[in-house]
Amino acid sequence: MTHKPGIVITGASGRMGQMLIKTVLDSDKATLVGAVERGGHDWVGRDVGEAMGGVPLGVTVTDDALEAFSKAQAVIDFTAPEATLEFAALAAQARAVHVIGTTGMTDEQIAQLAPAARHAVIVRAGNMSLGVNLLVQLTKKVAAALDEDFDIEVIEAHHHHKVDAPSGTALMLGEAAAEGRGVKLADVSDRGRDGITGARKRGDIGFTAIRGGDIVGEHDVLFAGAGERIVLRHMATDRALFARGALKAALWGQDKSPGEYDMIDVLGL
Ligand SMILES: NC(=O)c1ccc[n+]([C@@H]2O[C@H](COP(=O)([O-])OP(=O)(O)OC[C@H]3O[C@@H](n4cnc5c(N)ncnc54)[C@H](O)[C@@H]3O)[C@@H](O)[C@H]2O)c1
Ligand SMILES: O=C(O)C1=N[C@H](C(=O)O)CCC1
Repeated sequence: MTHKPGIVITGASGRMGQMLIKTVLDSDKATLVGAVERGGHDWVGRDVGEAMGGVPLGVTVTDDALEAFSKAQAVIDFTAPEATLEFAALAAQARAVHVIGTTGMTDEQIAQLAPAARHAVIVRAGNMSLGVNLLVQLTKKVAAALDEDFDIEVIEAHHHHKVDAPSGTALMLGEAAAEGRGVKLADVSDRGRDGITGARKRGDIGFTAIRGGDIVGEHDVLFAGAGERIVLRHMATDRALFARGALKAALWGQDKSPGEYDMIDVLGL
């Protein structure tokens, strides 16, 4: 029998945490060996299966991340920026693959992952789905083919609990559009228009964030020209999509050298 990598899920009680636990349990390629929550959370000390309203799974939710990671081959982490930075150092110490789905990290926080990536594999992406990563590649191609006569706008919509904007996916799409155009996103990014903004600046890449209800995640990249518009669209209707991608990344990372990777690497796009 081949060895199944042991997986720890951080943020176990979260929307993605619970989806990731179900995805690992449903997989015949990996085993759930740990579940981590923040100190003081009422799931800590409980069996994770029972806490999720099901049967006991023999895995107790812990706030001791290093202890949990030391038994694992991979950590799948969809939590919050500060927590993810802490987990990166601990996953590196345990030599476990660290799959990061957390969004809303600043450029400075992303740079702080580098020391951990010298010791362990880190796969980080603002969106783990095949469809969005294909859309990233398409966006790059379309942006490279069109000149600044086409205004680029990224429009995203998510559920009302989401705390960061623009979404990680919108930023991936914006980066891809900027790369296609041969410019730096930071130089052309236009976020949060309000009031007398003045006319749109040629070459800018605009972002709009919609928040409402239970929208899982929707992204449009609009190329608006004179007399015509092109819209590239992805619509996620089920969070399982992201969890499946994250598990794929955790398995893919098992035989890779330490370093920072993304889903384009995992999916070979
Ligand atoms: N990359 C992707 O494909 C993708 C997909 C969906 C969501 N996300 C991102 O994943 C993150 C989580 O999303 P969510 O909807 O599950 O949020 P959520 O609020 O439902 O869950 C976050 C969980 O993290 C836990 N947490 C926070 N700090 C912690 C700590 N120090 N230790 C342990 N646990 C801690 C919280 O208690 C909570 O259970 C967000 O950044 C979101 O944008 C990414
Ligand atoms: O629910 C969320 O939060 C999501 N976050 C990611 C993002 O910021 O793009 C991916 C889609 C869902």
